[in-house]
This record gives sequence, structure tokens and C-alpha cells, in this order.
Amino acid sequence: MAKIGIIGIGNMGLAIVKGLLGTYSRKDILFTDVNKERCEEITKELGIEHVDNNGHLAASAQYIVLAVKPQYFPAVLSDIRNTVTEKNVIISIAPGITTTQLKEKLGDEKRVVRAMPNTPALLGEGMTGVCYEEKAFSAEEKQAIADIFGSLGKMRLVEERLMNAVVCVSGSSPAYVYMFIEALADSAVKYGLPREAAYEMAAQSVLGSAKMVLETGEHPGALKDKVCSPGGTTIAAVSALEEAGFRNAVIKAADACYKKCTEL
Ligand SMILES: NC(=O)C1=CN([C@@H]2O[C@H](COP(=O)(O)OP(=O)(O)OC[C@H]3O[C@@H](n4cnc5c(N)ncnc54)[C@H](OP(=O)(O)O)[C@@H]3O)[C@@H](O)[C@H]2O)C=CC1
Ligand SMILES: O=C(O)[C@@H]1CCC=N1
Repeated sequence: MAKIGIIGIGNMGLAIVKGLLGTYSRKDILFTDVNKERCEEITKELGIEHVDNNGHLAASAQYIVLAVKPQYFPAVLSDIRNTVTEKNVIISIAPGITTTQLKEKLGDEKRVVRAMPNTPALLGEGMTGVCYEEKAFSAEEKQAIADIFGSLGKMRLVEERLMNAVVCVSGSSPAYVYMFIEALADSAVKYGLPREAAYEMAAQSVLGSAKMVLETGEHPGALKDKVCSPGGTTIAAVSALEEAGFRNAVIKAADACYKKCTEL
């Protein structure tokens, strides 16, 4: 099996490695990071090798995942530029950095995939949007890309012009979902429920509701209507949420997220 190398073992790099471990053998994964102490700790904890610099990683792995913050991309791309060849599959998970920009830095003949995963990949429950130039990859490579992101959860191929929308709906959205869970739990604590019970009840309600959307195929609005008894408690809450601009707040959050993608 071709080796997968991760550059940057922070929040997302580590989530990807842990997700990959569900499917890939330890010997097929390697990583680098500027923080050598962290490298040692992760190697010790997970039994995965790290190498001492990005150039060495690029020489050893066929699939290379760039998992550093966008501001560190120029340095990382320059580290690997002279080592990667047309045989490598270079996967960027940065928001806002386009395939054209990546190829400008790496050389036009290099082959680039853009992916936008999210942190639930850590548990194999991630969602990743992926785009690449169809004709640049063999069927076997396309399968390998699907396997890599499939091992982190669900994956969908999208057109590159939609990658910023993917950041809004799934790359960044776990943060808003955690805020919702936190607020929901606070609301129950306010009325006397112990905090630990409140987090479990809030999180399980979000998990169960998400599964209802995914597994019944019903429209979220129809599922909402089934919770709202006429004249009941839920419709009173829904009315208060509408008054506070709940749905508009989420759409405005996406506007801010999308704008930021275009500025990075
Ligand atoms: N976090 C998330 O939920 C998601 C993040 N992403 C994207 O993933 C990328 C990484 O994000 P995230 O994991 O949150 O960031 P982190 O800062 O947590 O992780 C990046 C890691 O890379 C290290 N690093 C920095 N420069 C280099 C370098 N030159 N060579 C090797 N390693 C380096 C950092 O070290 P140090 O800390 O010392 O700088 C850090 O350990 C970003 O582009 C982000 O936009 C995409 C989807 C979701
Ligand atoms: O906040 C960020 O910029 C990254 C991209 C998606 C999630 N985290």
C-alpha cells in the first residue's frame, strides 16, 4: 500500500491520523511537525513514525496531506517543491487556497487534491468535501483518495467552486454545533439539571436528530413539524427561536465564513 504522509500534526492532522488508524496500518502512515516534542509524544502514543523535515516526508510518501494553517503554506510548499514529482498526490486541507495557487507554487505538472474535512474525523464520523481534476488521476488513485477520506467518515466529491460552501456547512460547522450544544446544556442547567446530564442530553439529542435527517431521508422541516404538538411546548420554543433570528444567525455565520475563505 502507498504511504500517506501528514505535514502538521495539530488539531486536524491528528484527527486525520487517528481516523486513518481505523483502516490503515501504522507502517503506512508518517508525519512531520515543527514541534519536535509533540512529534515524539505522538510517535510514542500512536506508534507512528515521524521524519525530521517536510522534504524527507515528501521523499517517503506518495500521498502527502498538507495540514498546516494557510499562513504556513508558502514555507511548506517551498520545503516540498523540489522533492515531489508528478507521481505524488498532494492533498491540501486549507480553506481558500485554490488548486491554481497550489500549482503555481509547486509546478504546473504536480497533481493536487483539495479536501475540507472536519474534526469528527477523529472518531471516524467526519465529513469531507473533496475536489480534484478528474483526468489527472488514475482509477486506482481516485479509489485511494476515496479510501483515505472514507476512513475518516463520509466523503463527497464537489466542484472546486463549491469548496468554500463546504467550509461553511461542514469544515467549520462543528464549532457552531458545539456552541449550540453548550447553549442547550446551559438552558437546562438554568432549570436545575446537573451539568453532566445536561451535556449528555443535549449532545445525544443533536446526534439523534442528525441521524434522523440522514437515515429517514425526510426533510428537516417535516421532522421539526413532528416534534411540534399543536399549542405545545416545542412550537413555543420554535417561535422564540424565530423571534431571536436563529436561522438567520446561522446563515449570516456562513456569510462570514465564506467571506473569510476568499480573504485567506
Ligand atoms: N481544525 C479544524 O477543524 C480544521 C482545519 N482545517 C485546516 O487544516 C489546517 C490545519 O489546521 P489545524 O490542525 O486546526 O491547525 P494546527 O495549528 O492545530 O496544526 C498545524 C500544525 O502544523 C504545525 N506546523 C506549522 N508550520 C509547520 C511546518 N512548516 N511544517 C510542519 N508542521 C508545521 C503546527 O505547529 P505550531 O503549532 O508550532 O505552529 C501545528 O502543530 C489548516 O489549513 C486549517 O484551515 C480544515 C478543516 C477543519
Ligand atoms: O477555522 C478554520 O480556518 C479551519 C477551516 C475549517 C475549520 N477550521
